[in-house]
Amino acid sequence: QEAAPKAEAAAKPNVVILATGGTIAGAGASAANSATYTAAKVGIDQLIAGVPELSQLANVRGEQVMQIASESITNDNLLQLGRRVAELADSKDVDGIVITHGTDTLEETAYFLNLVEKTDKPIIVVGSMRPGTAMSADGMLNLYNAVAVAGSKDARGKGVLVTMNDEIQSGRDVSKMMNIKTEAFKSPWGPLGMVVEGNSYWFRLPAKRHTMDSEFDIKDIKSLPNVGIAYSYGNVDDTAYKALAKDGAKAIIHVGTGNGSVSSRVVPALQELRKDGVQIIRSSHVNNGGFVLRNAEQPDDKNDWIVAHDLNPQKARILAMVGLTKTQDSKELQRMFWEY
Ligand SMILES: NC(=O)CC[C@H](N)C(=O)O
Repeated sequence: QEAAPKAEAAAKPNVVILATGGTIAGAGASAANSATYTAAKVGIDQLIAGVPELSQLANVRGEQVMQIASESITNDNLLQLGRRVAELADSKDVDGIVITHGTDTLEETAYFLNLVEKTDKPIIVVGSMRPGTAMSADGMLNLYNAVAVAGSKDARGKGVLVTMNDEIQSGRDVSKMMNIKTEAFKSPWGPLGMVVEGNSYWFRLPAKRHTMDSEFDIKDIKSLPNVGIAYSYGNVDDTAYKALAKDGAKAIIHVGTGNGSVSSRVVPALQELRKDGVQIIRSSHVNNGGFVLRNAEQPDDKNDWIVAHDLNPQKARILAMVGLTKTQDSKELQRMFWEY
């Protein structure tokens, strides 16, 4: 249950940190700049040197995979990162992998890796809400916790994890729910555990398929298809949906109101697009986690639409892209939305 860093000191685990940028690698003009700064500035060697205590937890080495703010991450970036994670996971001298990442799309990358990495070795995605140059910066402790969990035996087989604000979250469930607090990352279903002074305390396990139990494998994925997201609101019309389809979207994530409901002004266009072969996936924009049910609000069986269930729109996009690399069948895709 507890990973004891001191007891493991005799045979320290080998942890690789893959750096991608974000605020955890950010720098501001003064210590008072907690929110105004430039992301993706500091290299991985400097980040590791800034937390000498990491060496008490593990034999740590770093690799700079990219240096970007995560709002600019592309599908190619995701594939590049995923392939490097798989190579390292296959390596006998690697016990755990940490990925430092901007927080804006951290939840998407964590979910993607959770779906496609065929390993039970711990994979931890971590970021920070304040740059290292700011007062009360949170990156050092978040990184320390990430390395502690990555090197611990009891994190194995639990899927991709996220360590922010002392919590251990499932990469599948976690989402950035608030963008100015260090308490930014939450899951609608709660954290899996806590990490305190390098020790992990677990309370629950993910119920959805992931990593070793997943039917997806990064090694089989050559490219990811075009999947777009269209946001709904009162007085919405079908312009965005049609434009996404015209641009070649294979699936459109409908960011619906409430239970993924669809405005009467939009329904006919979505029925038409489905007839043209575009997959229509209903998700919800409610803030603390949507829960979209099949054939509630809309007749999904009749329309041949899919529901994202509890996945938020950005996570639904990730699963749709990965699922579409395997099947074009809406029933198969719906099965995936229940199982992952
Ligand atoms: N807190 C952050 O990491 C946000 C910085 C930046 N927008 C990014 O996601 O990379």
